[in-house]
Amino acid sequence: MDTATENQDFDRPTGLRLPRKIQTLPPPQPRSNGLAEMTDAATNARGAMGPPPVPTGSIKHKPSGLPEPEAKQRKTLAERAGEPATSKIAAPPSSRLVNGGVKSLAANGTRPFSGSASLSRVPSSKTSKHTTANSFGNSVGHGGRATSANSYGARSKSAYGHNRSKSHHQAARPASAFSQHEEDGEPERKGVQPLLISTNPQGLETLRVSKNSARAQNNVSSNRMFSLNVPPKEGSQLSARRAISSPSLFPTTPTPEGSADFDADDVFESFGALTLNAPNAQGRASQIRRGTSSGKIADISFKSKASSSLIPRATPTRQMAPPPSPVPRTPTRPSTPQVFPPFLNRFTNDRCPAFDDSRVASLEAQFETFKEQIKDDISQQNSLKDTIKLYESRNAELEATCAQYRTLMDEHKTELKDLKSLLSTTNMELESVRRSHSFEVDDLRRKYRNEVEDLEDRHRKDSERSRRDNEIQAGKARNEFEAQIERLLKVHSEELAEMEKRLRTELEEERSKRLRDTEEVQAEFASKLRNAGLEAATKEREAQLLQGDLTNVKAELDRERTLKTALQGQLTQATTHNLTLDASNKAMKEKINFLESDSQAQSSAFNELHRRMQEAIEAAELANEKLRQEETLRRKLHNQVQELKGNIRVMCRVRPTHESETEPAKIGFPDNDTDSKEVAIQGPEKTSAMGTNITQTHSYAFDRVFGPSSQNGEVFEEISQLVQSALDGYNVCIFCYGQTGSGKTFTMSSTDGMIPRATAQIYSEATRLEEKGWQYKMEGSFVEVYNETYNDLLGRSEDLDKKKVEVRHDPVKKQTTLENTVSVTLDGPHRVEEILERASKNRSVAATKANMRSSRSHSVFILKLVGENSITGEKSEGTLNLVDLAGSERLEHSKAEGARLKETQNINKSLSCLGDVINALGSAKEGSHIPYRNSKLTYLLQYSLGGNSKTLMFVMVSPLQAHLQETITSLKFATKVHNTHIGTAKRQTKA
Ligand SMILES: Nc1ncnc2c1ncn2[C@@H]1O[C@H](COP(=O)(O)OP(=O)(O)OP(=O)(O)O)[C@@H](O)[C@H]1O
Repeated sequence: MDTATENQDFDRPTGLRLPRKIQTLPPPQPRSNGLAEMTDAATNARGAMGPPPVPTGSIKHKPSGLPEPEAKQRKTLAERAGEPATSKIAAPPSSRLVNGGVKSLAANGTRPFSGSASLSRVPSSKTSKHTTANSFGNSVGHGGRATSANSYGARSKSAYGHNRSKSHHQAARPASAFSQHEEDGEPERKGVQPLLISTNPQGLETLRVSKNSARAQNNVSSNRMFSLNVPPKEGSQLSARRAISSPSLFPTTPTPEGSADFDADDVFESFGALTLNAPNAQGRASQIRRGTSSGKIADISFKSKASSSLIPRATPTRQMAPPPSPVPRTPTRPSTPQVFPPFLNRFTNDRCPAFDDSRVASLEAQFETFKEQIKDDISQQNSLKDTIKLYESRNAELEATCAQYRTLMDEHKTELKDLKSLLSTTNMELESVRRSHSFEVDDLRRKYRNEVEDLEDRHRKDSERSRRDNEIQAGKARNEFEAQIERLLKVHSEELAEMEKRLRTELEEERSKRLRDTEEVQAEFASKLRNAGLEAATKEREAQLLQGDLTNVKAELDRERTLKTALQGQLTQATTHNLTLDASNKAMKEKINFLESDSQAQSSAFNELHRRMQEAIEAAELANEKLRQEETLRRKLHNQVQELKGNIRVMCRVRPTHESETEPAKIGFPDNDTDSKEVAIQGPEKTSAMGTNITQTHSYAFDRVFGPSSQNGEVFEEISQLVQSALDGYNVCIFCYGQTGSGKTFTMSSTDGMIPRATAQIYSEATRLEEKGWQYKMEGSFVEVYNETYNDLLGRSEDLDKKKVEVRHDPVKKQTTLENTVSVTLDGPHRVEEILERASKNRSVAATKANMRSSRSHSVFILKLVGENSITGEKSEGTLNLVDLAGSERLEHSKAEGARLKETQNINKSLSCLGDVINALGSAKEGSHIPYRNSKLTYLLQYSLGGNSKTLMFVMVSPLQAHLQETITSLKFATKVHNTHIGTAKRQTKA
């Protein structure tokens, strides 16, 4: 097959100027459509699979005008890499390039080029120089390469469509090169003769084939060399088909090296149908090994693979070309036309590459898969089409239905229009009917109104007539009635005048009678006042006498106290002495023990010491006895003092006004600067007999008067001696008397009141007396007298009005005992707080009109003090009664009713009984009757009032003007008590 036949399958662009030789060939046949499609399909398939495995490369021609220094440098590098300066793969003389003659190639693995392959022509006389070009054909020249590129660059560009003149191209090319091509019978191609050997972008190796060696075979004298960059691995199995790639990978213009008398066609001449055969290369092994890393000789051959693929491939005839004859190549070219691989297409000068069968196979397989997929897709498409058809038919049906509905809707619209017009007509008719009706109604109304007016006129006239008749009749009756009333009034006024006259007379009589009475009372009062004055003077004298006595007693007491102190000092001394003696006794005993054994003197000394000790003990006993006597004496004297003070004492306390209380009474304290004993109260305004307003100031004297600023501590100081008397074995009774709200409970039971303070004092005194041999047992009980019944305030609150408390008296022992009551042993002062708390809970408190917090019962705190002196054998039994009396206000004032009235009556009764008892005690002779039994309170306190006891009454005074009358009453009562002289108290002792 000649060249023209080879190229007939490929189109060329019209107007493209072909190389000289090709122009002579018959024009190429247009490519059939089927083939074009197939080619495209194959290209696409390859594109889809990614870059082909065949490495890409480019042939680079060393420019001849390389500067000398660079050429030298390259030479040095090549030598270092183990290459001869002119590395050649020389074909053996027997090897023929022409007609598929075997040409051995040795892979050179010393210089991998990344991403490119180059085919260089190195002048044998010069050092090899590599020029790199990228795979897209942009030539990157080094140094002087640019100068020589002028000759071949024009070719390169024309390969990509630039119109370059042949003359320019030819002018750039050395004439020898053209002549050589012509000699070889190669078809001359226009533009660049790109010669590309595809390589793997990575790890390239340079295969160099000496043009000279190839030429030598054909007796062509040439010192040029091809340089092929291929991957090391691929290089070892290099085959010719790898050295040719697709057109897109033919970007580099082959640049001539050396004399530039060589072009790409020369390479094709040498390699195009080249089959490298290992056996044939054996003879040149030594030469090849020099330029390769592996030393293997690649078998470069074009192999055809029968395939159903439509991808163009090398023509079998060419691939199956007979091996070249071993006849050495003569310098003259053979007459037989040389077989070249066909061009890839008409746009390129690239030869059709030999195809990789395995790749083709894989492509085929993929193609098959692809076909299968397409088949599947087609079947799917068909089914989808069916579905679409189905939907289309359904759509048509729906559209038909829609059209039906539209028609129906149009009909309905028409009907609706008709109905609307009918409705408007009916409405108009209705409106006209309504109007005619309203006219009729108006007529009827007018008619009715006229009738009503007529009727009203008629009625008015009738009523006018009847009213006039009535008025005439009423006038007559009224006149009669008035006359009758006048008569009656006359009679009544007469009666009234008579009655007034009579009453006036009576009133006059009454007034004169009252005046007489008043005068009498005033006279009596004046005489009483005189008597009282006299009495007061007597009392004062008595008091002065008593004061003198008291001073004497006090002096005596002071003396006794001094004596007592001295005795106590002696006692202490004696005790110390005693202790010293004890110590010395011990020492002596030891000494005796020591001395007893052998010394009579020691014995006598011991006796002496013993005697002295006995004496000391006796002295101590004496001192103790004296102390006890002193204590007894103290008690006696203390009692005498109390007796001198009076067995019944009265003290007055005026409470302060609260912030809410605005109208205070006029209360004065004349002797406030000394021991306050007097209180003066301005009485209410009175009209005298002469008709003038007078106010009297009432003065009251008591054992002690406490003003509003006084504190509970101050008050207690005055009564502490009485508490001591209770501890000494006397019955003591302390009352708080006064109207509701005057401060009784505050004085008696508040946290620092008399009860807690008395208990605390008793407890501490009892503790103190313990060292003098006294042991005290203290028992407290708290009872209430309410409505003349006893209640236990320390019992359970639910038993308050149910449990009957009995009071028993022992007339022999003069002792009172309570039954069914809880008594608490006072083993510490803290216990009294519990007692008070429990009692206040249980105590009946109810509101009255006089005071919302009025206490309506008498509460009695009874503290029994039983003492025993273990040394003297003395025993004492005293009782301290602390009594918070119920409010003393008068019945009229409290405005009590019902149950409250009964309570108040009972309270008043018991208080008046108390007054009676005190009065009887003061006035009666010994043994006469004392009305204790008249009330529950006096019965309970029987042995605490009277001769055997000491009594203290606090009269509590409210500072308010509103309570003035009550205050005066209370003070009068207290004065009465204060004036009572009760017989000498007797101590309850048991010898
Ligand atoms: N000396 C005082 N100092 C301060 N406040 C006092 C004094 N005396 C009484 N009060 C207060 O006056 C008010 C009435 O006192 P209290 O309840 O003691 O009167 P009362 O005579 O005991 O009344 P009742 O008979 O109703 O028990 C209380 O709020 C009390 O705190």
